[in-house]
Amino acid sequence: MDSLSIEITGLRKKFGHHIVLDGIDLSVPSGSIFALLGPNGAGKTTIINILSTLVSPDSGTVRVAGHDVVTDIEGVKQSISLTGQYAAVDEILTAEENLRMMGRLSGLSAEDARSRTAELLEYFDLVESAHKRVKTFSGGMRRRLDLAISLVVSRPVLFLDEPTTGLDTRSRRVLWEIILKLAASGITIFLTTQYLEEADQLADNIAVIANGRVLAQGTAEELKSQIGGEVIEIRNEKDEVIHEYPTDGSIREFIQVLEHFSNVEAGENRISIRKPSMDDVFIELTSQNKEAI
Ligand SMILES: Nc1ncnc2c1ncn2[C@@H]1O[C@H](COP(=O)(O)OP(=O)(O)OP(=O)(O)O)[C@@H](O)[C@H]1O
Repeated sequence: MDSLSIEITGLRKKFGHHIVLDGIDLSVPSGSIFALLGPNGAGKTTIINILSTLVSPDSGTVRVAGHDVVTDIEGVKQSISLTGQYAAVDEILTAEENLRMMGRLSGLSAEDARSRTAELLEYFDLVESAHKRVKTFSGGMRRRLDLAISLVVSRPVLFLDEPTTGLDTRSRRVLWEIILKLAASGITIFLTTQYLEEADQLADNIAVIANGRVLAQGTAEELKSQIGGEVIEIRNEKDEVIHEYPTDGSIREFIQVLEHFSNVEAGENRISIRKPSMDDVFIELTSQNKEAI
């Protein structure tokens, strides 16, 4: 069996009377990418904060790289890198200056900070922008720099809280490539995301949480097959989806759907069958737990 970099058992946390986590069990094999999904306020950031020792759990066991987050805070801190929702870079400095400063603050010698900076600028495709002030950077460049800064000192577990929120499609894909490359180098990645496609594309394992509990956990394929079936999709002439019907894929159900449309209503609309997407999984799971949203 794979070794586990993250093991969460029976995790509970409340703020005042508000129960945010109500018995969470999750495990993440070393060197894999894990995506945590859930509606706004489901407790994703709270889980990352507990895993990174910023918030303490009320009960349960939480271990990161074998270190307990309550009894071995230093061991956990030595094992993790954290990139938050908001870029933690100094805008007045250049990319290179930011990286070197973080290297020095992390205890590297001047020489080591310089060589690590050069490596990271190369890795994150920031060489050409190395001497530009960060305030002139695009959102995608800033996010790459933020990630680079969190990796100045190489650690086995990386937390990414909504790493691509607000980025355009191209910048998001560049970041996905980097995340996949980091995982291939052996780093365990635990990320939260609002983009279901992101989880689908990147993650080896996905968990959906709501209402303080894990609603489902598995590979993207496992989650999709759990909700079963396929979807009949009707699109208009602008290629917008106007109707969706869950189906078992049989001709009988196909005909039933077609019978809904008269010749006039059918117009230029087109019909197709597709496999369920992560959106379908998310909607299905969270609508069964509506009180969570
Ligand atoms: N320090 C705190 N004190 C009180 N309530 C808190 C605190 N931190 C989080 N909460 C509450 O806990 C709940 C979960 O918050 P959390 O930020 O973990 O959710 P999330 O899933 O990351 O949400 P989002 O997707 O919106 O970022 C929210 O209702 C939030 O208001």
